[in-house]
Amino acid sequence: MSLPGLDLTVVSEERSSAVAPPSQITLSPGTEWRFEVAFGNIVRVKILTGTAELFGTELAESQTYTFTGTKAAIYTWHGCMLEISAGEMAMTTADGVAPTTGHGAGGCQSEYTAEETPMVEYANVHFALETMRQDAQATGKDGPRVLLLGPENAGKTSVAKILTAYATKVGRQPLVVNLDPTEGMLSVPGTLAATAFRTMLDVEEGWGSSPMSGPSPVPVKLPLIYNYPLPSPLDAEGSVYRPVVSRLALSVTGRMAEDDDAREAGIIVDTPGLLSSGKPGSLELINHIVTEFAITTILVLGSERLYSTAVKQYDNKPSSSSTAIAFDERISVVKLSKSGGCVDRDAAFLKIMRESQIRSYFFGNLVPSFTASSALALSASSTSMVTLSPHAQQLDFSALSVYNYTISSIDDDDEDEYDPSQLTTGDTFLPGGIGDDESQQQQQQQEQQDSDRAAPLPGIVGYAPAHPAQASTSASNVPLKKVLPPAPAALANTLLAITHAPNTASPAQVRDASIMGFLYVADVDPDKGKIRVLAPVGGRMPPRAMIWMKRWPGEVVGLVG
Ligand SMILES: Nc1ncnc2c1ncn2[C@@H]1O[C@H](COP(=O)(O)OP(=O)(O)OP(=O)(O)O)[C@@H](O)[C@H]1O
Repeated sequence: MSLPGLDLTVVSEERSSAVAPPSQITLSPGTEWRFEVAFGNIVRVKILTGTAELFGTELAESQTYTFTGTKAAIYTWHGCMLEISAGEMAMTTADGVAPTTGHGAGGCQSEYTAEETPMVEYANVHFALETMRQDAQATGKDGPRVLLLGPENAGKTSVAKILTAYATKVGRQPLVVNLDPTEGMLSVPGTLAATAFRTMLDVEEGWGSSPMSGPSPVPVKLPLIYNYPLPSPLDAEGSVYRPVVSRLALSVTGRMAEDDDAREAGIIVDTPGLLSSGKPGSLELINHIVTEFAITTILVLGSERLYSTAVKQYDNKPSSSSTAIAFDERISVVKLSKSGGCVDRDAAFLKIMRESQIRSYFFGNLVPSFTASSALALSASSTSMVTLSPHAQQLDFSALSVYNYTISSIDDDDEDEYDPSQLTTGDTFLPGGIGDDESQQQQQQQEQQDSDRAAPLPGIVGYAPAHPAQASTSASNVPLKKVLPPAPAALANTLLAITHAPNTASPAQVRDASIMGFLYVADVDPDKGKIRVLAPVGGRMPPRAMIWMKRWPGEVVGLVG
């Protein structure tokens, strides 16, 4: 039976009563407890004695942490005792499937204690980076710029979290860059982001939360976000990915130039596993990232072949930083062990994870499809659960300026939407992608607005004109075209990224603009020319250009009933 409007199925007596009793786990020094919790299932963890950390972030004593849809490890340097208990279980997960309780402690799908971990190796990397930061402090040069490479599920993001957590613990403020569009960092998937981490990471949420997710007990982070609505960096031979990476790198290096704390702490860049797959074009993209972020340290996880290639290509070569010669700054390539705890995440798990990231952007991080009573029980016992109330509104599609990335091989069906006036010929010839006086005025206005703006997504640097050198080469063929009315039916159940660029901006300006926030299109009414959208905040829609995230993360069904 399902409850009308709530899309819930009624839980059976057996399932509701099948709650595992709390168990205690004692960890000796240098060991970790690895656990997996299914989506919809909830496991609570509390530290009773000793100290422990999750991917580098220390667990607070007597705080109960709640995990759902998690695969992680709790490591202890000095030994500890944990209490694991089962939480209320959701009736259905985001994809409408009833979650299954595992047979492990607290209902974990899988859990065990591991004695062999690479944590000492990772800690040594942190200390080496710390020495480089002290050097940067003393000499005035830039701190380490670290690039993490390795195949999918090699533990790159986990190592990035560990290094970030250790850096913030000793008072550093590293800039963390996520170049993986399949998983958002403090954002939804389909974005590349950079954030200055000044405060601790969130044990339950991974990277933590940004202000767009509402109030949080752990200080929020302020990400700078760019849109990349394609699943793979290699799509269109990297021609869409490269300029977005350059734009992000420009903002990050700009922030380092302005902020001594960020300059000394340096950058940690996490990459998608696909870049390390050896597929055609992937090494060129790695090279692009190494150059744009002036990388000094390459950490390779879980691939001997990639390590060997990286050593040949980069080890002991000067970095691309402008101060590389003055400071004799050279790149070092380091091989790191992959943790035995790294688990392969199948396509179904990753899909639910993406949907849950999107859901929490609009609705907060309550586990979806809960009964009112279980939701209340959950929020009462866990301080980090936040429920948000997104605003629904109808928009006149013809008044919006919506752009879509088109890639010829897979976009032939979009050809009739093509509007040649959107690709001004002037983009080709003048620096900054500015083709005429009007565009120049728009750009100046935009810069003025950006400097005046109390940044809704404050971050490293907000919207800025494209770097002249890169824009002159890349703006000519920006594969962004305006979606003209009538509103296509395929808009339903997809996301729109609202850029900081004005709605009269050129495609190059739209591509180079950072993101203000996201809309979810619930319905399309082609007869009336209206779309019904869900927005995280109410009020008038800003007159900004939007990018349709049609291809990635694509259709997200069932966000609204
Ligand atoms: N020591 C560990 N114990 C248990 N789980 C772990 C451990 N290290 C990593 N994991 C889990 O393994 C999975 C893969 O790790 P991670 O996301 O860090 O890999 P990745 O290389 O960044 O993957 P991708 O390139 O696909 O994004 C994640 O769910 C992560 O939480």
